Amino acid sequence: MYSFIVNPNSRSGEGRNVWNRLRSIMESQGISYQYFLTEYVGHATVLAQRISAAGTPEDPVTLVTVGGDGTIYEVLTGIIDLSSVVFGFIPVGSGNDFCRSMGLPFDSFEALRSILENRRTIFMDVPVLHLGSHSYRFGISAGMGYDAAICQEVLITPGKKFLNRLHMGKLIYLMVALKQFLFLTPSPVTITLDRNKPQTFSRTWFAAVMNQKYEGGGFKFCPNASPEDGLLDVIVIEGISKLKMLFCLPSALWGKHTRIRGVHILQCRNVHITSAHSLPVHKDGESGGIQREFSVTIEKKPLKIIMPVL
Ligand SMILES: Nc1ncnc2c1ncn2[C@@H]1O[C@H](COP(=O)(O)OP(=O)(O)OP(=O)(O)O)[C@@H](O)[C@H]1O
Repeated sequence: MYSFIVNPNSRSGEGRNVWNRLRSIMESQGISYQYFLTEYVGHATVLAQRISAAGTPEDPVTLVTVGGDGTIYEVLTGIIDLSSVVFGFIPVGSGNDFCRSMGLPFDSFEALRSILENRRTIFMDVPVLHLGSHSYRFGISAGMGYDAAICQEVLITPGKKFLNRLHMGKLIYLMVALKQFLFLTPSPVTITLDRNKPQTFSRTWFAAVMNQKYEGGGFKFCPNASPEDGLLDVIVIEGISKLKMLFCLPSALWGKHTRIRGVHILQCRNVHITSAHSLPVHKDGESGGIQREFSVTIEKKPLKIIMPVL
């Protein structure tokens, strides 16, 4: 039996249409499944909690998320015991960094096929973002500064819905990225890796903790990140002029930014990040508010993920 958590609101309502087509495929094949549509922000966490309670390490539940990257962190956060779940993902979002990094199909129907075949699985590290008194698991990345400022503004920009309908969702990210670029002031940020000596970076554009290679809808910020290595990759971009950033960011689409002075890529098992000023924070592209600090650890148990056949 498959349990689906579906965000009908993903890609500005396209999630519902995609789900209806996926359902008819499963009905025609006599697949046994149950599904739950998310009704509000945070609902996927509640649903994942309820569904995962039925699994055990010996007899795990197959929990499939249908939505965008932002639904992943909600579902991961709700799972009670990671070893009681086998996780599948069917993309309907606009960013697709989870699929891009993990090598999962971008096409929803192909993704369903590989989940139903269930012929290959891997174990993925699951990082935990500690923000004030709250903890959130995430699948892709959590960041502070420029990347989070873009995510937060896109979430409240009315144009996103309209452009998503025209399959031009990325345009809104580009417009907001340019606006934030003009107005953002880099801030001093202090990073402590594995409880070692803190390092301070003076004029930091952003610091992101990555479980995957890509964030921001295709930026290969940490080309060597692997969700299977038990490590977090941390990228810090600091001390770079606006003019240099104009070259740095596009080069990150191909992972070529790593040679630029001011781009630092670090690895660790846990990290604490503090900023001199309050800055926007994101978790898998969703808002984590305006914060001065956060830390990230990795869950002891990894999560089994259904992958396509090689
Ligand atoms: N019924 C709903 N109404 C409004 N928002 C919802 C609903 N269900 C889920 N959400 C919220 O939608 C947000 C974004 O969803 P998601 O990331 O899946 O789609 P997306 O933004 O279209 O994709 P991407 O992040 O890849 O661009 C999540 O924070 C989630 O809490």
